[in-house]
Amino acid sequence: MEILELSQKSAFAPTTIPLPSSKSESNRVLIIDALTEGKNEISNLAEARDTQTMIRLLGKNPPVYDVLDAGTTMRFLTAYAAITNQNKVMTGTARMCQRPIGILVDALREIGAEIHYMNVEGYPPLAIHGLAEQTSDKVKIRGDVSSQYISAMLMIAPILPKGLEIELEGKVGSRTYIEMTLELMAKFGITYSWEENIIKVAHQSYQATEFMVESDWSGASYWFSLLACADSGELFLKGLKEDSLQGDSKIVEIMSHLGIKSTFNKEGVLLEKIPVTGLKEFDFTHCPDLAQTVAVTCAILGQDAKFTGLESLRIKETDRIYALQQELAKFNAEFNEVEPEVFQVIPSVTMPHEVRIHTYDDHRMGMAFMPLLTKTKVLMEDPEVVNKSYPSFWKHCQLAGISCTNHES
Ligand SMILES: O=C(O)C1=C[C@@H](OP(=O)(O)O)[C@@H](O)[C@H](O)C1
Ligand SMILES: C=C(OP(=O)(O)O)C(=O)O
Repeated sequence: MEILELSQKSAFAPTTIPLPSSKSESNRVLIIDALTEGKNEISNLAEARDTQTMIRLLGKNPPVYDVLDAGTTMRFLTAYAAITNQNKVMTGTARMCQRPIGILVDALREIGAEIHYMNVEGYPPLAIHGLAEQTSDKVKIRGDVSSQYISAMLMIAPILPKGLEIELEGKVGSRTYIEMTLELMAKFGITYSWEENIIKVAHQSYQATEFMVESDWSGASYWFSLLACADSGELFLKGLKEDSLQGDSKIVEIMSHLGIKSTFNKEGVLLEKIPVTGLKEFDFTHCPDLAQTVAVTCAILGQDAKFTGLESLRIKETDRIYALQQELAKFNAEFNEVEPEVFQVIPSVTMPHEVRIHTYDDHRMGMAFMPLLTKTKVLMEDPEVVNKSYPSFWKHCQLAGISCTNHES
């Protein structure tokens, strides 16, 4: 197995981190582009494997869409293949075939798509046989499993001859991602209404436009964490906007309690250290991808904190709750479920002189535990796991003066 050794470092000279582009924005814009009449001018698409996979599959249009481990690519392309009336097999990694998709398949079947499960009911792989005729213009979708099903349906809604009305049922998680989808659709000329739990999109055409993808706020979060855990330093994160389409820009507010001041200018955001004021409770319902970053930060900083809104973490790239519990324990921190769906970080009191982190095929495990190098030597297993969203992550660590050495073991 490949291991990356990260040597201990806790002071960071001012450095600019170029940051990759957002894979969430990129993957939406690529679907919208494929559905647009006319030619869009899209720039700054993400280097993320999830986005490169989407580009490749849309470009080559093979009979089997193998999305690897990309959730958005799986969900968005499933709806796209149906609306464009294609015969397609949708598949991915073993883990992807354990991530549920039944809610999206039911919604697509409701509007007339023919889709069959090839193995286990409710999970990929799927055989799609297109959508010859729209049989309904209304669907109900529960909102507490994954917002990606809702985003997938929304992006195809304008193309449906009768448009679409979506009734969101129950608690809605990752709401900021649904908002991102609708705001992006609006930038490409689509009008919609969202009142209470009903979103309505009439039949209409996407208008060709120019769009530049913003830098990735989820990827930015690891740099906030690094500086929060460091003794001193300053980092400039390029290409981020204060008024972002991405809900993970919430990291600015979260980190303002964990010792980071953010100052925006037109190029990006400057991070500086300020005293930790501490916050006892964090809710990740609408920013689940930040949970690992903040859990590790609290554990390292000695902040005992409660976390809620983690329900979706068990069905992501890995069971992120289990993975956090296992890896935090390696430096004597804990992540305990103290009440149903309420987790408490018990920070580390003693730090081993080196910690080997297992990454569970989850890019965010690798990136979230990187800031541990402010306290001890870190041995990161399977460092290429970061390629899913941030292939240049370790290169950017080197820019920040972190020494990274590859080993086999
Ligand atoms: O729509 C998106 O781009 C995403 C939505 C979120 O998933 P869920 O809606 O499944 O929480 C998030 O975790 C994922 O990384 C990206
Ligand atoms: C959950 C994630 O991605 P996806 O669901 O698109 O695989 C993620 O990037 O953290």
